[in-house]
Amino acid sequence: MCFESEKVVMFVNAGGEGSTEANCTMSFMADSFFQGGDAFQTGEHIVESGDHSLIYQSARLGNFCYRFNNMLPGDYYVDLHFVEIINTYGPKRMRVFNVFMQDEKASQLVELHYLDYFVKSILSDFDIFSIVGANKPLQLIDSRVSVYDARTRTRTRTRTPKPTPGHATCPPSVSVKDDGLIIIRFEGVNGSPLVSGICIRRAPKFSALPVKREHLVCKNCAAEIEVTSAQHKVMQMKSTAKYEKKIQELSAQCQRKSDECYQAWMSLTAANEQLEKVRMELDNKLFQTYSLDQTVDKQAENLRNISSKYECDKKFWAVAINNLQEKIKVMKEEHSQLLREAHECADSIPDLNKMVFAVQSLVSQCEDLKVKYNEEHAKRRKLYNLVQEAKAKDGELGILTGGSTKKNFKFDRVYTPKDDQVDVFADASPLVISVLDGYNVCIFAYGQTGTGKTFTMEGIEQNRGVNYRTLEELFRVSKERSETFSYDISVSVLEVYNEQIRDLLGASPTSKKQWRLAKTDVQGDRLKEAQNINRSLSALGDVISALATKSSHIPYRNSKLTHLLQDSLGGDSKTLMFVQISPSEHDLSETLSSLNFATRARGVELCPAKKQIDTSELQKLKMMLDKARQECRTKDESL
Ligand SMILES: Nc1ncnc2c1ncn2[C@@H]1O[C@H](COP(=O)(O)OP(=O)(O)OP(=O)(O)O)[C@@H](O)[C@H]1O
Repeated sequence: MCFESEKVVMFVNAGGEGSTEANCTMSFMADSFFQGGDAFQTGEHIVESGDHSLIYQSARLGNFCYRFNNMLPGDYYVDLHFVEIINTYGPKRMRVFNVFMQDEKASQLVELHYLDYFVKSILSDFDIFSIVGANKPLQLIDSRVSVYDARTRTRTRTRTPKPTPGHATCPPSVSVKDDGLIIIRFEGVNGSPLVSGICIRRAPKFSALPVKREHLVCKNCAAEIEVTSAQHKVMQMKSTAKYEKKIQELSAQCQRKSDECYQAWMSLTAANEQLEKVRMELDNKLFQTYSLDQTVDKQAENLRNISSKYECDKKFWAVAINNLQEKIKVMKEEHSQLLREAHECADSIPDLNKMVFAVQSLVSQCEDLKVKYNEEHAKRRKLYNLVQEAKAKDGELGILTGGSTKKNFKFDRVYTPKDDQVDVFADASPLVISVLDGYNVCIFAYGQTGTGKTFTMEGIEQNRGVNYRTLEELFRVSKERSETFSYDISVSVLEVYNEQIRDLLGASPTSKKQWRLAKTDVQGDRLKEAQNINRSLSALGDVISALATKSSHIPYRNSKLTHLLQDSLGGDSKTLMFVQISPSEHDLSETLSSLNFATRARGVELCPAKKQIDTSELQKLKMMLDKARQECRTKDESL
């Protein structure tokens, strides 16, 4: 026999596009001739993809078939190219399928009793992953197919296909019909079949060598034996019958083996399934055991913790019980001691009653003494006032008014240059005690400018005047009386300027400054200032005159000064006036004026001073002070 050289008729890139290999040795057709299935493509790297790496990036998937028509009569090789590009992690038997070639034609030929000559399936139970794994090509080459020419009706021959790499059972496939068709059908057993490439090559033709029918060659001796054509025909029939019988036997044997294999496979599958179930159960049990172990460990740990805590608590409570027992013992002793003392107390109750009676009588005595003390105290204050009045009858002052004319003035006390601040305050201090006894007291200085009013009242830092000494005396006496009396002492410093009252302690530093500027910067205001001073002094003089003449109306409201001093001038108050005069001859008229004023003032007979138990006077003063503060605030705001 001889063969024609093989030639590629077409190479279909299943599921992919048409292309040509880089070295131009092979051109691939775009996927065509198929019926059914879907195209699938991948970007995965295909290992060991050999010469035709392009075709393994795609596949046709599903139950499908390829029908190549218009093929020229003759023999063809069909190569199938597979690769598992979908179930890349397996497992095995996820994709199992059969491939049939020309089976359609074969089924048609069944009626013609030619079935013996055709084997439909070229691949059965084909599992790519089981053979080569994922992303690795599997080629089935040289499936020989013949296309029958209707005119010659020559029966084709087949060749067993060989798969590379790995193995695949590939019985020969052949089809005889005059339609020029090659049919390749893919059918799934488990999952969907897939194919990546189909290559159809022209197979060399079998050429029948001329055999002389009348001459046969002996197998043993190679001698040529001449037979008649009838004999030859009989021999051929015998031989055919013999082979047919043998084929039948082998077919039956093959069928039995296939059945046995199938049974074995099925039982193996069942056993595997059973094994898998058992394995899963075992895994579950192991997991449960592991969980139980962990739970037991945790509980053991908890138990240990609880035990140790219990031991600690036990010790703690033992100590606590001991302590309590000790305490109970001590308390019992104390209890018995208290019982003894209670008995003693009960025994001493009569004595105690006597003592209570004695204390009560002492308390009533004390109350009597208190009443007597208050009476005595009131008497003492009266006597004190009388002593003060009796003291004030000493001073006499003579003023030369011109030539030998002399005018005499009488005052309670006349101070000479020898008398210092201590001497002056010695006469004022009894009034301080009167303040603490509850009287309204007014001490003021009067006199010509520059004669020493400020010196007398304020003094200098090294030699304090009446104001400071009065405060010292107030605090000293209130401290002395602290066991019997409690005093609240508050101080207000007010300025009466241009008929306006100003609270010097309450005003802010800024407004004080503005106030001073307002007073000094404006020249025209000097006159107004002098007029107001005169008005205040005049009003003070009028008040004193009215008091001296016991007038029914005392004009306190004529000036802010007299208004402010209303509660301290006259009525039930005690008033002390210092008059300062100048020793200079030039100031004579001013001196005489001051002394006359003082004489008038001295003539004022005030009512016997009354103790100011009623606080209404104080309330009035407070109200005036508040009013003055309000005026100051308004002034500040307007400035
Ligand atoms: N008894 C005194 N001993 C020593 N210095 C005195 C005495 N009296 C007044 N002076 C001094 O005389 C000066 C004037 O006295 P002072 O300022 O007290 O007078 P004034 O009557 O308050 O004056 P004005 O009415 O103008 O305010 C001051 O320097 C003061 O220290």
